[in-house]
Amino acid sequence: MTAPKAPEFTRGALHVLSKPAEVTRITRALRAVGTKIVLVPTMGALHAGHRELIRRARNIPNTVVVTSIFVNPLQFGPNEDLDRYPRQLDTDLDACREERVEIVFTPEREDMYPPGSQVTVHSGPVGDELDGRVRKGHFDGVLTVVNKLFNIVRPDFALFGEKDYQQLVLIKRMVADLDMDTRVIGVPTVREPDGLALSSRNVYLSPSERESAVALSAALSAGAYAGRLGAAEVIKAAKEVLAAHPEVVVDYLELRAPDLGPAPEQGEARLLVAARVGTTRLIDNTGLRMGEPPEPGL
Ligand SMILES: Nc1ncnc2c1ncn2[C@@H]1O[C@H](COP(=O)(O)OP(=O)(O)OP(=O)(O)O)[C@@H](O)[C@H]1O
Ligand SMILES: CC(C)(CO)[C@@H](O)C(=O)[O-]
Ligand code: BAL
Repeated sequence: MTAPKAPEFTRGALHVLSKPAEVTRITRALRAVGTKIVLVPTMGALHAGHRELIRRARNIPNTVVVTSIFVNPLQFGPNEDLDRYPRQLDTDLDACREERVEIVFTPEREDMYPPGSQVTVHSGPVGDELDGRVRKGHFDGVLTVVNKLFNIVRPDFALFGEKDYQQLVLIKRMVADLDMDTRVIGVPTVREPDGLALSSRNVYLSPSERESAVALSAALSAGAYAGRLGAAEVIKAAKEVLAAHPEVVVDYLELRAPDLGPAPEQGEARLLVAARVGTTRLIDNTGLRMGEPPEPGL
């Protein structure tokens, strides 16, 4: 039997690959000639937030950008939106071409989880808090697929959005705890002009829900502004904004340290919110400084 022919790789062209072994072989060959590999994992339905990740990936010198598009079933609970999650591969490939991505990895479910696969990553205590309290097992699913993607692609760098802040913290934790050889880079959240964080799930919102959804980012801004007054004032200010939108059903509003430990009284902190607007669940967060005295002269 003759071995399957190796797919050609042409610098500057878009290669759409679905088989993990093909991706591993090409990225290994590129690394062997000194090229760095940058991975941008996504679930598709690409928007300006994803494009920002890709642009930052491309700006790292001497790299080939790999974007993965895979709606990972392992991170969806039984009552979540796995079946109706937006899928638009052709449009996504156009976006990747425009952003000069060179490899798009689009595996099928069976490529990632062939029959018999059963070992997963456990995300630890932080994975059971915040979003993990509502989405049981979600972060085990995220870390398992990210671990697999890292093993397939062996990226030197991987970029993730701060919009999914708990996910970013847990991926950094996994890389440190499991001695993985990839540098994880967080990218600030890209927003609509009114503050709403871009998210693939925003397409689910009706026009009136879209108006209500701005309450999340508005609450975070109000909370961040109150940082120097202390934790209680941060939460109070954010809650006041949310209370004006009873149609926005809050899952959690929490002030934490940047590593998601207990909130500090001074210095950097993170304010995180999750809420349902109609049937759509949205998340958002912001960095803030706690307990800073007012600037001199103010
Ligand atoms: N507004 C945004 N700004 C920056 N990065 C983002 C933004 N939205 C998503 N990302 C990042 O893009 C990557 C892929 O995310 P994903 O494909 O799940 O998109 P999403 O818009 O977050 O979708 P969902 O609506 O399902 O949460 C993640 O690292 C995520 O944090
Ligand atoms: C990181 C990720 C691609 C893993 O499926 C997903 O959780 C996402 O899109 O944020
Ligand atoms: N953007 C995080 C992926 C998820 O919500 O499942």
